[in-house]
Amino acid sequence: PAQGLGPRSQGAVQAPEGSPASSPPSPRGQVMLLGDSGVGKTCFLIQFKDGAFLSGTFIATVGIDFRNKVVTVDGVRVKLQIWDTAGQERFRSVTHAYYRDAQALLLLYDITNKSSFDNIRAWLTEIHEYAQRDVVIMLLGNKADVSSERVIRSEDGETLAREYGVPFMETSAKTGMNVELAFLAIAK
Ligand SMILES: Nc1nc2c(ncn2[C@@H]2O[C@H](COP(=O)(O)OP(=O)(O)OP(=O)(O)O)[C@@H](O)[C@H]2O)c(=O)[nH]1
Repeated sequence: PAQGLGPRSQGAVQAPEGSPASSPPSPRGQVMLLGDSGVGKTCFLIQFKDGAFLSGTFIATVGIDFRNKVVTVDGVRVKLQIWDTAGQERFRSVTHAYYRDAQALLLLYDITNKSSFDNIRAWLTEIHEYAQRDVVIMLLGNKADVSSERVIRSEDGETLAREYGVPFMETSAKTGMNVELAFLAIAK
């Protein structure tokens, strides 16, 4: 299995001897959100962090932004530092610089937008170029709540994910469907 961000990961901080069992230092994990502009990366992060959905005007991320959240995986607290990247092409050189520090990547497309799905191959090529070799990747088909405008079938996502040997799920940053599950899966 791919190496995760959990307690067994490389670089995980072990509790020093004699420290109270109730408050071991948390291992840390850096997670990056990637995918075309507008697929919902910022909304996905806000839903995970605050349990809220930002509807209305779409404000594209400029460069890169991050938020921290502590999750509990198999009883162990893992501090996630989550980097929200700009999907727009003009910020690519900025975001490339952060790839190598990431231990996990959530790669999103929008199930209502075919080009965001078609671009996943190009994203995976970039990932292989700039990220760590053992980086944990998960493919997410976001906006699963908008079934009326769906153009990418769930099976298409599954097939692509299988081709690259990465796990896959459909999500909704609006309803919160599978948002926490995706972060917990990569934090393992
Ligand atoms: N219905 C629905 N709309 C969503 C969902 N996620 C995001 N949106 C909408 O999609 C638009 C783009 O969302 P963002 O989160 O800003 O997209 P982004 O991927 O961060 O875009 P960049 O910052 O340019 O890379 C916004 O209008 C959101 O309200 C979702 O799961 N369902």
